[in-house]
Amino acid sequence: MRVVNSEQMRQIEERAIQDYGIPSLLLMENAALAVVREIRAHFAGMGVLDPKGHKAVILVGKGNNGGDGLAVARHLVLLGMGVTVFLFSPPEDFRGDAALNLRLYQGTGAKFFVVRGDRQHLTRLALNQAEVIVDAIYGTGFRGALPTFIREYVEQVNQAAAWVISVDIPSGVEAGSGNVSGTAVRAEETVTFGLPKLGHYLGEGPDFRGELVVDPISIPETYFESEAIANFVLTDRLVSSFLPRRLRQGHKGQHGRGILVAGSPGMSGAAILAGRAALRTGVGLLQIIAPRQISPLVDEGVVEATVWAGPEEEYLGLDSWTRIRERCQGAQALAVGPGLGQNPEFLPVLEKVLQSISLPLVLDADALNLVAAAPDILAGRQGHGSRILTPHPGEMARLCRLTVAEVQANRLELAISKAVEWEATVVLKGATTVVAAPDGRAFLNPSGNPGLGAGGTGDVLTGSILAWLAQGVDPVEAACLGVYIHGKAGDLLAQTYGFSGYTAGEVADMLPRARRALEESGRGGGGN
Ligand SMILES: NC(=O)C1=CN([C@@H]2O[C@H](COP(=O)(O)OP(=O)(O)OC[C@H]3O[C@@H](n4cnc5c(N)ncnc54)[C@H](O)[C@@H]3O)[C@@H](O)[C@H]2O)[C@@H](O)CC1
Ligand SMILES: [K+]
Repeated sequence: MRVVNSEQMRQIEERAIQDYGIPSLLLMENAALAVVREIRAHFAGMGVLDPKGHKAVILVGKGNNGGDGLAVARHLVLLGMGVTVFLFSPPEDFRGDAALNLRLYQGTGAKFFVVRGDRQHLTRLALNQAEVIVDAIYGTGFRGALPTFIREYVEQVNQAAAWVISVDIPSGVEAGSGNVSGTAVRAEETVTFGLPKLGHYLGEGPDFRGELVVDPISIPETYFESEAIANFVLTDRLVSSFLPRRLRQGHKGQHGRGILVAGSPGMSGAAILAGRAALRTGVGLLQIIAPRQISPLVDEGVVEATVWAGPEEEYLGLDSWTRIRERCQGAQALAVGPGLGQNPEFLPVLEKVLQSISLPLVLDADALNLVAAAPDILAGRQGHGSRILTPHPGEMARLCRLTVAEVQANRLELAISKAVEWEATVVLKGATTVVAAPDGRAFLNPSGNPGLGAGGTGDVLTGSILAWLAQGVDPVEAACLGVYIHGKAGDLLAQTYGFSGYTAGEVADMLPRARRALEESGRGGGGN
């Protein structure tokens, strides 16, 4: 599914209004009805089929987000609920569809209160009595920080016991970036319209939005398919379309041969985890090249793989080039980096790999740290295969000569610009991993949880991407498959363990189940 900023969403709405001829007031009504449906579903989930008499507070700003809120308020009044509306601007400031919805709301005979800084005790009482709070203060038109008196109010909302539902985006979250200055409404659920916004996935947005529901508000799907929108969010439907088909009579030679160059003393585990993940992702044959000292350990740790002891004792260096080149003959993909250590003598080998091996290549961990010392080697273009770089923010910072804070403040744009510059797929890891393609597209990954923030999970990801490449998947799609299924495996583990305490090895072992769930969801047409 595509994901947009405020301006892109506004253009889609404008086209729907102009070309399709749907009146903006109808879009607002549909938006409100989607929110009402979710509120009813929430009550139904608690066994309340008729919400009559139950209490709701609606927080209304003067823009169109507030207009949506007023339409919600009207419908809740018509359902017989006890509705209290707070306006954050005086009624005369409302314009257009929002002003019309204010009149329609007033037409029900229900009342509103204008919030001012000095009457907080009244609003606090209502907030404490509410079962549902509808947040329609700001939507996609919001930038910067909440005004002080609204911020104080929002802090009370966040302390109230009520179930909070945000209209389009939690007030205080910027739709284009997910930035939150100070605070924002913390919602249990957000109903967004048309397409999801970047701020639902980036920055602090995911911490505030709760569950995200996307409603098309009756805009036809073709309006969402604009080629000009190059950012996507990974969904079951999209990612399952990237899965390679397996022939019933397929044999190991047809399921790809992957080469993994990894490990050093004290870090044999990185090679083992990446190897295990490659096997759990279905690679037909796996060969691991590791330094001599640890190769018996790796051999034992990944019994299904063939392990080739590198010529060097502890850290792979210059002499390993011949072995790598040899092994790459007849292989379909190569991954270099997990637990490799940073022997400067390996840098010329990396350079040769980049210049003269034409297999799809994953560079991770210490391979990236070595490249960071000489980023120019990424520029050499002759005869290379497609490349995937999988930096975490620290590695990205070193590669780009930035601070980690600078990387984190600008994850999406940075990943895209570097993917274009390096002509490589960049997988910038973190909460909401970004997969950026050399053609400028980007894919945001919503799967996964904080439990994945533990040693070894990056090695698992590298092994998994290697295996998808070896099975012939296009590099950008291989990166998306790797990232999405890796996150899903973490989510399956979180069902048992919560958000900590499961290990990278368990993530690797959970990969097939996560993939199978994806296949089933893809077949059922579920997800979107
Ligand atoms: N355009 C359309 O056709 C539709 C829009 N819809 C709703 O309209 C919303 C967008 O409406 P608007 O563009 O009116 O924007 P908002 O309703 O988000 O409000 C923007 C208002 O807040 C002000 N503002 C922005 N940042 C501020 C800050 N830091 N401090 C104080 N004031 C600030 C702006 O100057 C503007 O007056 C969407 O989020 C959605 O809820 C829906 O009704 C569906 C249809
Ligand atoms: K909102």
